Parts: sequence; C-alpha cells; structure tokens
Amino acid sequence: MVRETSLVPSDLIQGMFVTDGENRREPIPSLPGMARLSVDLLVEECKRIRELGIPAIALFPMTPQERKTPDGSEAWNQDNLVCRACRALKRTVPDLGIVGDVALDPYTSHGQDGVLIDGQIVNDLTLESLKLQAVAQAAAGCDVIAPSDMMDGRIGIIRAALDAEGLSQTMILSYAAKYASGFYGPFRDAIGSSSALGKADKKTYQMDPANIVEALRETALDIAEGADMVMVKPALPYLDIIQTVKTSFGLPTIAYHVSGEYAMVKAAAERGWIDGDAAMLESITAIKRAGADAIITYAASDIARWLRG
Ligand SMILES: NCC(=O)CCC(=O)O
Ligand SMILES: [Mg+2]
Repeated sequence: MVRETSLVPSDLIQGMFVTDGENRREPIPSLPGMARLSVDLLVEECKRIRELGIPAIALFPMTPQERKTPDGSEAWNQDNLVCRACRALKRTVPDLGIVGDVALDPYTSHGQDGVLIDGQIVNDLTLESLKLQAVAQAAAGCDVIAPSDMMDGRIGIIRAALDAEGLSQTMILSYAAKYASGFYGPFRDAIGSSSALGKADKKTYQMDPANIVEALRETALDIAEGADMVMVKPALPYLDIIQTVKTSFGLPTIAYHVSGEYAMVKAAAERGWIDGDAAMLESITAIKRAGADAIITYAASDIARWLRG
C-alpha cells in the first residue's frame, strides 16, 4: 500500500542479439540465459516479448568475422543483419519498438567504436560513418536511433541527416553518459569484439567513472543537439548519475543495466551464493527508484514474467 516504486513490464526494454543463418540459437556462455538468435527465431521471441507487455527491444548484431573491416562499413549496409532483422520485425510485430544501436564496434576489425588512424580515434571522421549507419537503420524500421559511440557532436549530425532523409519521426536516444566501464565484458563476447579489442580500452571517448559534473555537461550537449531521450550506462554503479540527470533535465531518462551487471547476478546465483531472481528484481527496482523512466536489461522478459506472477 505504501510502496513508492512499482515496476511494470512497460518499464523494460529487452536487450537482444541477432546472428546470421536460419533456425540458429547460439547460447552466450558469459550471459547465462541469453543467446544470439537468427532473424527467424528473433521474430518468434519478439512476439512473446510483446505479449509480456514489454514495449521495445534493443538490438545488437554478431557481425560475421569476414564482414568486419577497419572502417566498419558493414554498419551502413542496408542489408546488414540489423536492417534485415528490423524489416522482418516490422512486418510481423509492428507495435514492438526497436531501439537501434549506432556505433561501429560490432563492425570494426579492431573493436573500437570509431575510425582508428595511427592508434587514435578520429572523432569527426567517425561522424560521417555514424550518420550513414543511423539513416540505414531508421530506413529499415528502427523507431529509436541510439548512438552509443560517445563521439562528440553526433546527435546534431544524426538528427540533421534523419530529417534530410524524411525520417523526422525517428527518435534519438543518446547514450549521453556512458562510462568506460569494466562491466561490458560479456557484451563484447556476445558481439564478438572482445578478441579484436584485446587489451585496448575506450577511455578517450567513454567517461571516467569518477566524474559526475562531466555527465551533466555531456547530457546537456546532447539535449541541445536534439536528443529526445538520454541514457546513463551502466546503471547500478551509477544510480547517483541517473538521479541527477533525471532531476536536472527532466527528459525521459533511460538506464542500461549492462551485461556485467546481469552476468554477476547470474554467476553468483549459479554458485548458490545469492537468490538470483530476487537480486535481479531488486537491481531493476533500484534503478527505477533512482529515476530511470525505462531500463534496458537482458532480464526484461524474465522480470515481466515474474511481475505477472
Ligand atoms: N552499445 C551497447 C553496449 O555497449 C552494451 C554494453 C553491455 O551490455 O555490457
Ligand atoms: Mg557526449
């Protein structure tokens, strides 16, 4: 009766991975319970997800190795995995929202999110590629374009490119405060970028976990450039950032409960050290309590099932 925060399935966005082929389900060992799905199985799974009351998915591709290049040009191939999946989903589950990730890391042979020249990420050159990728995904049916790359200036450039292509209805969810986090490991396994990335890091464009004022500056810039919604990522170690971003700007604020946050609960539960279901529900409730309007999580469909009893 006096509970202050209630979680409902419509708060959740299911993170999902798509792979080539047909009738394929490749379990991801470091993300227990998650698998990469071929487009046909993805569509079937998405029907169930929609029926659970989950409004949207966030989609990530496992690009075949032979299609990864230094410039990541597969990212704007209109027949790439993500674009094919979007078209299939819009034909069969049209009212399930699709959040399309814009960044080059699933497509580059070096695993970085940007164009790499002499060992440096070149910001402005990368923007040209992101623009093409955003337009390709929006044209294929993505409802929300979510630039996760953290290059400076990409929101404004992508907004202008979408509008110029007649895609003014496509929303932009900016990964405004994305930290250079140790919690992304299982995701990199899932999209096959961990071995390419090796010991390299993303600290020249993702944020220092010690910073909060910078998060506000980054978020303000993205809003000024035209973001409709903003994201904080990861979620659980950054509840203060979620709360501050939400109260400072009042924009729809999405939190990304990332792969490592999900996997650590699963791993401890597998060892019998914690009650995994309780810990997962507690994590997601805490993220909502901090101020998130919606939460991207790999546990979305599990949680929606628990909430329905
Ligand atoms: N651009 C999407 C991600 O980087 C996801 C990270 C994660 O789930 O660990
Ligand atoms: Mg920024």
